[in-house]
Order: sequence, then structure tokens, then C-alpha cells
Amino acid sequence: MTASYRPNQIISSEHEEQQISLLLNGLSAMALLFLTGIGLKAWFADHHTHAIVLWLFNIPVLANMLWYFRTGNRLAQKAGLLITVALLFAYLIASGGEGNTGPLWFYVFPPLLFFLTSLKGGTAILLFCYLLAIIVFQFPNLPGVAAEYSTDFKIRFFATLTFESIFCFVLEAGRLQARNKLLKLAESHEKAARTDELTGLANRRDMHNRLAAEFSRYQRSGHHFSVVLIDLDLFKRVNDDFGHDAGDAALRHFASLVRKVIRQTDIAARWGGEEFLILLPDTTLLQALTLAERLRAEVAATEFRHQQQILPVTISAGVCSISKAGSVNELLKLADINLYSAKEDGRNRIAPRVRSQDSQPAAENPA
Ligand SMILES: Nc1nc2c(ncn2[C@@H]2O[C@H](COP(=O)(O)OP(=O)(O)OP(=O)(O)O)[C@@H](O)[C@H]2O)c(=O)[nH]1
Repeated sequence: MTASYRPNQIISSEHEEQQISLLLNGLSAMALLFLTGIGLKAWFADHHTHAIVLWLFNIPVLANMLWYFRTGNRLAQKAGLLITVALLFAYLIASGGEGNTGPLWFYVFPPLLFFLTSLKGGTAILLFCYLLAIIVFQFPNLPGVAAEYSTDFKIRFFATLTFESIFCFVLEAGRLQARNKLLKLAESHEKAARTDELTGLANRRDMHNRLAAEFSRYQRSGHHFSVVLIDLDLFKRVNDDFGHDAGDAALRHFASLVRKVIRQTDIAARWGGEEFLILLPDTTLLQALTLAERLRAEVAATEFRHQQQILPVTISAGVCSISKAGSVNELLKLADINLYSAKEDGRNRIAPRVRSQDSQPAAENPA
């Protein structure tokens, strides 16, 4: 099956990433407001240095936003914001902020961290931040550390932060698990909607989409493609003489032969009942006829068995190339006309016939 065709996903990770980026932009805008507002409050409370540091933090937040708008680099956006927030919290813990309330802002960090990174990565960063906080708390005389906290505050701070972190971890793990389950479910539903249950080949709906995609590729870049419309000969007889289960087994066996004969980039679909359609990208009429003939010969030479009985299975096929048609509908119509003429000419054959085929011995007629 062609690798370039990507069916729509119900939940796409691209969409999810877009949502996260949007959220981060919102959070960054909020951070700008908070930093400016709290800075102003600190300024009027005569804590000028604190106010200036808070305002200075606006620069990396703003730069990160602008860089994202310019490059669209989501990884840089996440990393930039996390580093800025981590630095801001380190400053708030070291300086104590206003009235030694700086560390309280740290509670914002765990949910943001787990949401933006993986569970493992988030835990590692969080443990590193814990270590930094312990150092600041234990060594108030270090350069850059201005705050001193009571033992009571430190114990309560670490205890509540640990609870919050565990809670965030569990919630995020649950969210990820539910999300992955949903993604798997959506994927399997989406696959089922594109697949024929009996044969495992693409279904008619999926083939229509792929034909449309291939036709627009042809219109854009002139890449030719061909189709082979196949019908199992006198299939009603197989059902009548051997039973419906035998008919089903024959359809499955035929589908496996098709998979064996076509290339990775070709697409085979069950077009309906005992009719199949193969789409052959980058294939001329002659190449498509060669493939159809190879498939016909393979089917004719294969013993289709069901419960020790040999089923008489042959195929007829109509082939057409997009160079002979102006639209997908016309292409399918011409392939159908060719299939009809293959049936009319005695079945177990391919149409149109070309000279190289005519020179070969005529295929046996099962009729
Ligand atoms: N077992 C089975 N039979 C199916 C399935 N879908 C369609 N058929 C049978 O395929 C048969 C098609 O018969 P017709 O359309 O009369 O054509 P035919 O007997 O193949 O004759 P020609 O096409 O003229 O060669 C019918 O008997 C359908 O019931 C299926 O999923 N399983």
C-alpha cells in the first residue's frame, strides 16, 4: 500500500501540539501581565531591585514568544518557557520575593512541567529543582541568596510541594494513559472504516479517496496511473455449487494472491461483491496490462481449495490508464467497459488485448 497516503486521523498529534502551543502563548501573555503587575506593586512598595528583576524577566518571555511566532519551533518554545520559569522560581526562592512568599510560586511548576515534558523528564527536572531549593534553604549565606526561611516553613513547603508533585504525576499518567487508549481506539476505528472486513484489502470508500488523491497528483505533476478492474468469473456458480463459505474462502485466497503480485505502492481494494480494483501509481497501460496478465495467470494456475474441494476460480479484468480518460469516473467507466468485453470474449482474460498478448496461446475458458 502506498506510503505517501495519510488518511485523516480523528485525533491527530499535530492538532494536539498546536493546542499546546496556543496554551503556552496564552500562559506567556499572562506571565507578562503578572510580572509587570507584581513588579509595579513591588516598585510602589519601595522594593526597586525586586521590581526591576521581575520586569527583566519579561524580556526572555517576550523573546520566546516572538521566536516562536517567527520560527514556529515548538520544542524551542517549550524549552524556552520552562527554562525562564525555572530561573524565575530559582530567583524567587533565593530572594524570598515580597515578604518571603516567593517560594509559593513554585506550586505552579509541577503541573506545567509534567504537561510539557514526559513523566520521566518532568520527574528528573523536578528533583533537580528540589535539590536547588534544598541548597538555598540550607545555605542562606550563599552568594545571591537573600532570604531566610523558618524551619516550619521549609518543612511545610517541601511536604505540600511533594504532595502536589505526586498528585500531578498521577494525574498526568492517567491523562496520558486515557489519551493513548483513545488514540488506539480512534486508529482502529479509522482503519476499520477503510478496510474490507472479509479480505483485509482497502474498501470501496478508501479506494475512492485514493483515486481522488492520485488524480490530483496526476493533475499537479503529470504522474500517470492505471487501474485494473477485476471480476471473479462465474462466481455465482462457486457459491451455488460449494456454498457461501467456500465463496468467502475463495475471495480471501484471491486477495492474498493480489497482495503477493502487486507492488508496495499499489493499492488493491474490494470494489464490491466479487469485484476488485487495483490502483497502480506511476504505471502505463502496458505495464498495467502486464501486471493484470500476471495476476490472471497466477489465479488460473492456483488451486483454490475449500474443505478438500477444488474451486474453479478464474478472473477477468478490464485495464485502463488515466491517459485515456479525463476524470476518475471516466477512467472507471472505461475499465468497466474493458472488463465487460473480457467477459464477452469468453472470461479468464484481460482487456484491452495488445499484440503481445494475441501472440500467446488463448487462455482456457471456464465457461
Ligand atoms: N461468498 C460470497 N459471495 C459473494 C460475495 N459478494 C458477492 N457474492 C456473490 O457473487 C456472485 C456474483 O454473481 P454474478 O454477478 O451473477 O456474476 P458471476 O456469477 O460472477 O458471473 P460473471 O460475472 O458474468 O462471470 C453472486 O452470487 C453473489 O452472491 C461475498 O462476499 N461472498
